[in-house]
Amino acid sequence: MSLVTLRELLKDAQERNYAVGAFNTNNMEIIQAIIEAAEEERSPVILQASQGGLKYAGLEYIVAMVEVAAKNATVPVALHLDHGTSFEQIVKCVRAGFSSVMFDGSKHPLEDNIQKTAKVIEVAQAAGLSVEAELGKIGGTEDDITVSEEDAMMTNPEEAKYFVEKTNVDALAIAIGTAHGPYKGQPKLDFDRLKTIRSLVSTPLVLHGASGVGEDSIRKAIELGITKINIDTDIRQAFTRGVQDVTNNKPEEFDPRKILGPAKEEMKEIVKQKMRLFGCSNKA
Ligand SMILES: O=C(CO)COP(=O)(O)O
Ligand SMILES: O=C[C@H](O)COP(=O)(O)O
Ligand SMILES: [Zn+2]
Ligand SMILES: [Zn+2]
Repeated sequence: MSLVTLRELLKDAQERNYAVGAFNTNNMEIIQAIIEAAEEERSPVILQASQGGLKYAGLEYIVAMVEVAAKNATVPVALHLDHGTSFEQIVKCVRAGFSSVMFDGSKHPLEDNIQKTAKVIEVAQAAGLSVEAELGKIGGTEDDITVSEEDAMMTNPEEAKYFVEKTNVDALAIAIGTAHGPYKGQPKLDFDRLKTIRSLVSTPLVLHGASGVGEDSIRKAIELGITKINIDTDIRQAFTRGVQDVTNNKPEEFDPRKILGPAKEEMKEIVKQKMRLFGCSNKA
């Protein structure tokens, strides 16, 4: 199957009240783990790469591997740029064959964010891609920039309404208390804020920083209108567990296939669990 757009995937998710998992990837084993999990769960899936991920693996490698995965898949697959902040990088992704991009303008004042997002939408939607934007600052680290808890700023519902009216964006990432990276304790999500945003905005809503968020909170967020959920840290930790299991127990092992293979299985299991939790299993 050829790549699909966010708009196509999230429209069905809204209609059937589930969320689609968006999983970050930086290499072949992570791509394979995610795609195999999607096939076994009969789940639509979003594979996403950040600017740092593209820098590490190479844009052409990521596109080529995901295109091969999508071609052989029997479930719908989207390839999405995560937290794009550079217009040039976004244009490169559009040209390279991505089916969706995020423009992360959350660090700009509202009107600047709107204007920059509109510029990305003009280029990306003209090429048939979907665009995700962000309003409100999510804590944690993205692109090596760390946003402290006090600087993280929850999304203002009225601003969200104004933003989507001005931009007609395909998906909106909102800040309701999550943060990128591992949590020290259980994050407390502002569900009242999510409910108010949902009452004002019909655009599909995106939850970043979802690794480590409790299952009940995830279910409630989906119930209240979240339809794309981003997972990176849980995959990184599964990868590391898999590698360390081998290197700690079989220090003599030097065949990368015997070290990365178990890591792939660990990641696949985590992704399958997330798909069941998000309700996207059996929705392909
Ligand atoms: O938001 C994310 C990617 O954009 C991932 O968040 P986590 O670090 O919680 O996995
Ligand atoms: O934004 C957070 C994602 O997990 C991507 O992180 P990264 O920029 O380290 O690749
Ligand atoms: Zn951001
Ligand atoms: Zn994110």
